[in-house]
Amino acid sequence: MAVYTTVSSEALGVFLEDYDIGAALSCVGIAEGIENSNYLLTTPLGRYILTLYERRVNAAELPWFLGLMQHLAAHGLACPTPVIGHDGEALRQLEGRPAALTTFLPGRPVSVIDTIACHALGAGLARLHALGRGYEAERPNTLGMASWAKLLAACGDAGEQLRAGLTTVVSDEICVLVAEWPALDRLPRGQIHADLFPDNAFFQNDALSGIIDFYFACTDFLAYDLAICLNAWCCPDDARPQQALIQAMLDGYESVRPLEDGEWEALPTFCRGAAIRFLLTRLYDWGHTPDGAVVTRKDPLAYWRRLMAWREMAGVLKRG
Ligand SMILES: Nc1ncnc2c1ncn2[C@@H]1O[C@H](COP(=O)(O)OP(=O)(O)O)[C@@H](O)[C@H]1O
Ligand SMILES: N[C@@H](CCOP(=O)(O)O)C(=O)O
Repeated sequence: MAVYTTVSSEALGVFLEDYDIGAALSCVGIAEGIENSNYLLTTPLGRYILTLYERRVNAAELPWFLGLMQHLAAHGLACPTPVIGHDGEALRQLEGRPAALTTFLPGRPVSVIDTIACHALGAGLARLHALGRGYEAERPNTLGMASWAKLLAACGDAGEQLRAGLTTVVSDEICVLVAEWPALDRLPRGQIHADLFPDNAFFQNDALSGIIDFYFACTDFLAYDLAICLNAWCCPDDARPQQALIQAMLDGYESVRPLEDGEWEALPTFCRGAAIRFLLTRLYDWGHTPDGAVVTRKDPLAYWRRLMAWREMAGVLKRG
């Protein structure tokens, strides 16, 4: 559960005076999530998500994230829409933190990841990439390849405590990836979600009904976003990457936006890179989660196993 900041009913009452949605009937901390404090707020007008921004989110970048959600929603993507207050702003302060209200999306994450879900997710990701094209402002990927060596150093000996030799292997792999990573102008770039894990995709009746949690979104290679999803959806934590799930996601993606030759060539590199990126943030969190935070830490070694698997299984990423 992620609730880092408690919201008093007095502070919430004052906060809601800036909107036209009525007073709170209830405001309940949400069990899922890891980065921010989220509450399900119910007022006479309906349900909303109240988010207090906590950890890796840089407050100065919040207008970019909220603007992206607004743009995608306005162009037909089912994603949270920021609620605008009387002053025309979506972003304000609550309990000393930056905070915003967004619309509530119906649906639930899938309980079993199958080829239907992977195909739908692939197609949804490609749609997001296509719709993001009209949002011009760029946000560099602050957790991109250039950040990984520093992040590994910041993890200290957390890696060694989990698995002897991990730090050296990861450090060597980062050097290989830096050498292999495509130049910026070689492949299609645009707005990417960058954290489209199964918990951030809602489904209803086997169809993708919504995408949430845009707070790692940034401007980067589109195929790298696909690699993040291949890691998160097609590789069970306790098993090797699943060919059928991978194929379904790639087919779904290409049903909306066919990949270029260069993107196919880069995909094995991007899959190893995506494994490193989530291994590193999980490792960092392993040693740096604040005392008293109500949050479930995620297993860094699940991404170590993906990294090892991609090193052996690049062949499953070839064009079918
Ligand atoms: N717009 C939304 N509609 C419905 N539920 C939401 C919405 N946004 C967040 N949630 C709920 O809150 C949980 C945590 O949100 P998330 O954005 O993933 O948090 P974090 O940024 O902390 O990881 C989600 O798993 C979901 O249950
Ligand atoms: N998806 C990341 C952690 C970020 O958590 P989320 O709740 O914002 O998706 C991971 O699994 O490491």
